[in-house]
Amino acid sequence: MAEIYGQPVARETPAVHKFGGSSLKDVTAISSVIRTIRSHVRTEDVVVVSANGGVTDQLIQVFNDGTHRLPALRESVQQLVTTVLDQPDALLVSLLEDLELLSSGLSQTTLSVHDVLAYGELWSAQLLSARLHELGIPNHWRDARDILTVDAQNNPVNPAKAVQILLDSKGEGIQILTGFLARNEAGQGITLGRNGSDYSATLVASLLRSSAVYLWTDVDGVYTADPHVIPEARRIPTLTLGEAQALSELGSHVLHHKTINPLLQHPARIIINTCDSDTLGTDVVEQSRAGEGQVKTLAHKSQLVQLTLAGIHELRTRQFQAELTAGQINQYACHYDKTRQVLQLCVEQVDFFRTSQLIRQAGLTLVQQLSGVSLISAVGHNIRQNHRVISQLLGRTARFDVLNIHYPGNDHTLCVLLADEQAEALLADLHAACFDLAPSIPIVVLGYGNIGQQFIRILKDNKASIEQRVKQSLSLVAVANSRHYQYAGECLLDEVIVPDQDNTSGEIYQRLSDYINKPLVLIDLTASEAVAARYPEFVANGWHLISANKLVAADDIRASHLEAELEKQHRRWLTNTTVGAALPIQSSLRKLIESGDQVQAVNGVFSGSLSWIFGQYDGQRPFMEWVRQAHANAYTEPDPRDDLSGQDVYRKALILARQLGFNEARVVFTPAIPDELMAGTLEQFWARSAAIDEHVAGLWKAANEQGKSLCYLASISSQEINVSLQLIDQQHPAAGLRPGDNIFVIDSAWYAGNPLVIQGPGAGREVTAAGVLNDLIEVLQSA
Ligand SMILES: Nc1ncnc2c1ncn2[C@@H]1O[C@H](COP(=O)(O)OP(=O)(O)O)[C@@H](O)[C@H]1O
Ligand SMILES: N[C@@H](CC(=O)OP(=O)(O)O)C(=O)O
Repeated sequence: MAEIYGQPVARETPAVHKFGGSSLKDVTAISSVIRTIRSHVRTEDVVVVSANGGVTDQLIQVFNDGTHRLPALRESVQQLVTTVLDQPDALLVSLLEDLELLSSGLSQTTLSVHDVLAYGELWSAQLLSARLHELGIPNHWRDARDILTVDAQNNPVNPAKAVQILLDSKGEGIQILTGFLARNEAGQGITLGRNGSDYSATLVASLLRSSAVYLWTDVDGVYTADPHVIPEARRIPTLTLGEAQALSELGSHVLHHKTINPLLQHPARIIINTCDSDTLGTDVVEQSRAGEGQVKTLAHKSQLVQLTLAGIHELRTRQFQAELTAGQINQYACHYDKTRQVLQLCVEQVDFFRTSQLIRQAGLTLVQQLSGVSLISAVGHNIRQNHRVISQLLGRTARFDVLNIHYPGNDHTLCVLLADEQAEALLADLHAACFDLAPSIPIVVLGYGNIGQQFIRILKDNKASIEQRVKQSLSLVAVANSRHYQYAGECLLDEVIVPDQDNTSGEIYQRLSDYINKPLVLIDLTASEAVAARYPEFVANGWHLISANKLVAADDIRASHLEAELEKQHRRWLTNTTVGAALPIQSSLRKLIESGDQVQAVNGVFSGSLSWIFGQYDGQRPFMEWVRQAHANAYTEPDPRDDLSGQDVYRKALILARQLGFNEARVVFTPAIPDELMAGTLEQFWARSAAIDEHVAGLWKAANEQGKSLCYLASISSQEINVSLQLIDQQHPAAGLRPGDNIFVIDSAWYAGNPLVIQGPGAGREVTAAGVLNDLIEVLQSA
């Protein structure tokens, strides 16, 4: 059993779910919250609630303007209670008592602003709790001021006690906790700053060492900008903790100012979503390589006041900022100029009055105040290290009257300060520059094995940079293997990919019938004849093809028919990974031919597995032990005879010969191991190991006596395609090859006597997937 502050907890710790004011604003929203609680919240979890939408604002008006504002507040809360509850009477009675207390407390000025605002969360928690009871869902609500005490920096005081209280109530159903509320060290009730319930949620999560915090709100995730301001904004599937923290520090509503801080020590996933969503929302993860150096989102904060304080020492600066934090006053774009002893910072207009009081109390000199200021910020992992992105962003600001460019102390943010009136125009302009990409033509991946999964991982991890490169947003609509498929009209790269729809009768093709006569890129990462047989149909549908599957590319008749149809349809067929994985063989040959060179011959080692086996074999350890090792390490096909037969090399040789127009060449093809030694079942083949060892040892001995070594070579010229095991001397370019590598030696008119050599790993899922990506980029750029 794990422990937190000496308290035993189950290994799977409670999750925290926070429902914001917007999710609790009316009866419809509350019904969605209840559905979400039923589907996502476990009994041991904690639910943190904000005040029902709009109630905190009304309470602020009551506090500022006086009790004549109370009837309107009573009216709206009563109406909510009566529409939500089947039996509202008990709650209505206690609501009226609270309003009485509020009224008399305000008249006698015995209530602080915190005491007044607290009613919002207290009513909201009681309302949700009562409704859940009506529906038979065990729960109990609690006032967070009885649990959470924080210091002036909002850090928890006596966390062990808080945990004890939280864990002691386990077993009494779901705990519903008022967000936004806590107590200070003097025991007074306080509120945690506007929108502070996000912070309550992460604070509780860090105390309970939760592994997940769900922030349920009115948007299904963090978008590339506030979607209510920029309608074109798109949801971002993942943010790193660093990006989320940078965003929250900018005062974005979607992640409150202090939200991330508690999780820096005890990281937990944060999932931002809306109730009843059919997307996965945004997942804040500790780390991710996705989109490194690219702008992920733009934050926008308006109605700020920029303050300039002069003659202030560095230490005094820190004290003053701590005083602002203790007063729940958020600060933005803070900059201290040591040499001039000037502090510049922005606060929200609503906090200006209290800030100027603190400035006066501290005896500081305010030399300038500028109101109506907006802060527009670009956020993305390490964008500040990407000079191209930074200069692009700065370039876009040239048309605007920028007050300041601000570089916060993290590498993930760049901020621009300018007048409120210009802010939305700059935001829209930056958004267009960073994210306005038309969707690519739909992409379909057939084959979800080793290479398919790796290919999709690369697409996911590098989505932002690929999109910037092709100037389109990637639109992967379907993934399938022979048994299952997954399809989405939207891009699957933003979702978890789990093909689970039945595809045993090729249902995916039915699904894709909507795309007939529309452009689409179909990527065949199978080795399947069933897929190859459909190539003519794919092309007739007007689709581009990318094949790692060699079956059609190596068959001159099928390939020629296909090419004729491709030409008619103006579609592309790229097969670069059928030979040498990501090594640029076919593209180099194409470029040589296109630029007028005459390629006379291509020789070399075209098989990674045979290169590895013959490269390791030294005449000492039996040959079949190397075969077994290669097989165990997945360097060979599941049946190693598919490699040893030389079929794979032969197909690659045919593909290159076709490309070079060597159609009349005679063919000499000898398997690496004679057919008779490989006949029968796989077991019979393994059982014949001794005979195979003896055969290869004999060849090796003969080679060794001549100072040569064994190498399974392919040579292609206009006269002959030769694929066979050969003896090569030490001068041969393949002699020093690293086991596993491929080598392609290209003789041409321009490279006569000093051939062009392309060498490197020619197999493996990483390089093959990277090669497929190259093909995809080429198709997308030309489509
Ligand atoms: N980048 C962004 N992505 C999504 N929403 C954003 C973004 N920036 C600002 N917002 C705003 O945040 C709002 C959600 O925050 P808020 O209203 O405080 O919700 P809650 O009441 O649930 O706490 C959204 O309605 C949206 O207008
Ligand atoms: N009710 C408080 C606290 C809060 O977090 O609200 P919300 O989750 O609706 O942003 C406010 O309005 O400031």
